Amino acid sequence: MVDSSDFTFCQVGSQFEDDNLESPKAIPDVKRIVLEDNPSGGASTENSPVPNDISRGTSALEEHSDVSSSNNSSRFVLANEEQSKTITPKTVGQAEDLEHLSQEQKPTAKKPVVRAKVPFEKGYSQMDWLKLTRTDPDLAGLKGRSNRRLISMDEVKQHKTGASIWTVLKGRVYNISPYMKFHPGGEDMLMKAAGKDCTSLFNKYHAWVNADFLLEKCLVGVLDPN
Ligand code: HEM
Repeated sequence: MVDSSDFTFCQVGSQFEDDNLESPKAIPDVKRIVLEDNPSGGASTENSPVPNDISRGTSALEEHSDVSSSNNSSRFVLANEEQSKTITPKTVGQAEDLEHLSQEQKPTAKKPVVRAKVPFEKGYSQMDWLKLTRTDPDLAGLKGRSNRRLISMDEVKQHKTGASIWTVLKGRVYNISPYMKFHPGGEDMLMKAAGKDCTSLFNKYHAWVNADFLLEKCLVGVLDPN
C-alpha cells in the first residue's frame, strides 16, 4: 500500500505547532523529497544553478503543488493521534481540499507570491552571466569614472533605455542593461526596475538573491540620500 515514494508527516501533539508546512519540523524526512520543475513551466534547475541553490530551500511544497499531473505517485500523509489523512501534492495549499482537514490541521502559511521563471536563451544562463562579469572590462558603462560617486534619484530616472538602464537597489545604483537577457524572471519584469528604486519589488520576488554579488560589476554609484 505504501510505496517507496511516500513520505510521512508525523504529528506528535494534537495541534500544528509549526507556522507553516515549510518548516523542517513538519517534514521530518525532508531529504527524501525530490524537487522537480514543472516541464511545462520553463527552465529546469540546471538552467540557473547559482541562484537556484540559494532559493530552493523555502518553496518545496509550493513547487510540488504544480507537478502533481506528472508525478501522481507522490503523496503527503498527515497523521495525528485521532486520524490520518492522505492528500496528493495537488491539494496542498488549495482551500477546498483543506476544508476536509480539521481546524487544527490547517496550516497558516501566507499566500505565496506567484513566481514564474522564464526560459533563458542559449548563452544567457546564470553561469554565462558569471563568465561575462569576469571577462567584460566595463559592464557598468563607467568609461573610467568612479563607481563611488553619489548619484541623485533625478539622474537615475534619466537612464531607462538602451545600454544605460539604471536602477537603485538597497541604496546602490546599478546599470542593469547588460543583465537584462540573463534575468531569470525575464526582461519584462526587470524593466519594471528601470529608472526606479526597485528594492521593494526585488524583496517581494526574491529577497534571498545575492544582487550585491551578481551585479557587482554593474555598479555605477551610490544613491544620494538627499
Ligand atoms: C535588479 C536586480 C535583480 C536581480 C539581480 C535579479 C535576479 C534574479 C535571480 C537570480 C532570479 C532567480 C531566482 C531564483 O532562482 O530563486 C530572479 C528571478 C525572478 N525575478 Fe529577479 N532580479 C532582479 C530584479 C527583479 C525585479 C525588480 C523584479 C520584479 C519586478 C524581479 C522579478 C523576478 C521574477 C518574477 C523572477 C522569477 C521567479 C522567481 O524565481 O522568483 N526581479 N531574479
